[in-house]
Amino acid sequence: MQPVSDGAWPSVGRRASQLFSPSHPQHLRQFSVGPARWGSSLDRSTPGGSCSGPRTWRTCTALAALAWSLRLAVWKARFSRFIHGHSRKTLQGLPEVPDLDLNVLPPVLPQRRANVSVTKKVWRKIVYWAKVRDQMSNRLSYINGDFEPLKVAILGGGAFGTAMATHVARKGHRAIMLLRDKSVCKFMNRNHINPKYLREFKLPKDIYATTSAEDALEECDVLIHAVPVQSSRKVLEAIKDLVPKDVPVVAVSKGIELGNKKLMCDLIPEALGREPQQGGVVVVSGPSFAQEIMDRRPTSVVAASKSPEAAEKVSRLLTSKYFRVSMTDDVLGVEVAGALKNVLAIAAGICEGLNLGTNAMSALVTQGNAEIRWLATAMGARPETLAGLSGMGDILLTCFGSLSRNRRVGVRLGKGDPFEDVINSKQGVAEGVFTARLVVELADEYKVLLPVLTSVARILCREVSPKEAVFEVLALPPWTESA
Ligand SMILES: NC(=O)c1ccc[n+]([C@@H]2O[C@H](COP(=O)([O-])OP(=O)(O)OC[C@H]3O[C@@H](n4cnc5c(N)ncnc54)[C@H](O)[C@@H]3O)[C@@H](O)[C@H]2O)c1
Ligand SMILES: O=P(O)(O)OC[C@H](O)CO
Repeated sequence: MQPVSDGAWPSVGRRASQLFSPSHPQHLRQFSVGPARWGSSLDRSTPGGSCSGPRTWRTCTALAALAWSLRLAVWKARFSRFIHGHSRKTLQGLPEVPDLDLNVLPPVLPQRRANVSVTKKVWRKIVYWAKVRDQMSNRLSYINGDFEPLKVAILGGGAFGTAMATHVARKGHRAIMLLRDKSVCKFMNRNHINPKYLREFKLPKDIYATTSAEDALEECDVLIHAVPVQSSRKVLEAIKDLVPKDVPVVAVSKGIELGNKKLMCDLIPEALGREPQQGGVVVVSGPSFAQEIMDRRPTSVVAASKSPEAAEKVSRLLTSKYFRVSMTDDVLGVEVAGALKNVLAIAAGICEGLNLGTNAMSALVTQGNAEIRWLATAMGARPETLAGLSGMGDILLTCFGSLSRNRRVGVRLGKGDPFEDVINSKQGVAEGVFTARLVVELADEYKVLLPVLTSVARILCREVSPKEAVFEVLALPPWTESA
């Protein structure tokens, strides 16, 4: 190996080989910048400040390397302290994020520290976003009971009216249920149980039931309308002079009025004699079985209104630890989705009753979902609304959830129960039975082809049996996925 000559800068390769060549320590001291600088500390341990001889050189190199690694370790620790301190400062005041139990992750995931820190980091971002969002909207204050109690009147003493009354009363508001039957009111006020619906649940003592519209509506802050769609106009017209003009009306009924094909957002202002634009209607929809609300199971809905103030008021009223309320202004999309999913739930029930299997059920719900989207968007709904809680969310709930009354109607039809018995069943309203007829008219009006939803209407009109309808739909040519 050639020694490096004084004054000439060696190539990296050569210099490296010389660095580790014990036979040329002098050359190394001359050319390598590193050891000369490390010398300050090394010199103290080497008498005379120089390393001479191959063994001494090896010791020098080892000590120098040790010193470097110590220095690197210190820098690494400082850097890590800086990063952690910084992120702690950014997330100051946030609740501590619990460590994830890696054992619950799929075994294919390597249990490496790097993964843990990424999950922690990403979750912290979510927590940070949530905190900023909560502060902006002041949401936590109305979850934690920091609000003025409101007087909330509820129309309709069925399953959903009872669930809504219970929910707002649990939050600390005054809930007044306006019912038709004096004996039911008496029973409810005395025993805190609705004798007709959801009898297994004890109601909060703050719920008061009355047949007096004056008592219920006088100075109420919010009116919740939970009467089946086909009875809604009559009920609202009867009380229109008693409903304060600026009070938001929460519509939870899901359907379309027979005859003039009105949605609740149009029907309510008309029946109350309000201007359509200042109707103050907030449509609350989404996957929400009354029974599960009573059970305090987590529920997410969407509040749709053209009035942001009304939507905000209703969102504050209903939001709780286990009840989430999103907001949108696509009232039409939310209403059409909520009404049409009831028809699809009947189809899903028929599929179940005929025992067609999970393959068929999944294909049916997929097709029905597309048909709802086609019609709703043709009517002016936004596609993203159909993918949201009032669309896909409620379709999943009612097509697969055994608590759905629309689905139960379908199951019984599929099983071959006598038609009249099924339709006249007193097990709560199945809005889809009425909406099915209107869907066909709407499909005709908006020029969309809806094979599954039309078949439900044909079964309900007794044009075909459930089995015939299934084979008719299966015989249709396949439709393109992109449509
Ligand atoms: N039950 C649920 O899980 C649920 C969930 C979300 C939305 N909804 C919707 O809420 C609406 C009501 O459903 P529900 O489950 O409470 O129905 P329900 O069958 O349990 O009760 C209907 C109530 O309306 C009352 N009613 C009917 N006609 C009336 C009239 N002419 N005057 C006064 N009251 C009348 C009945 O007495 C009964 O109290 C429906 O449109 C439904 O789609 C229900
Ligand atoms: O019982 P159903 O079929 O009326 O469905 C109830 C609600 O619409 C669920 O969100």
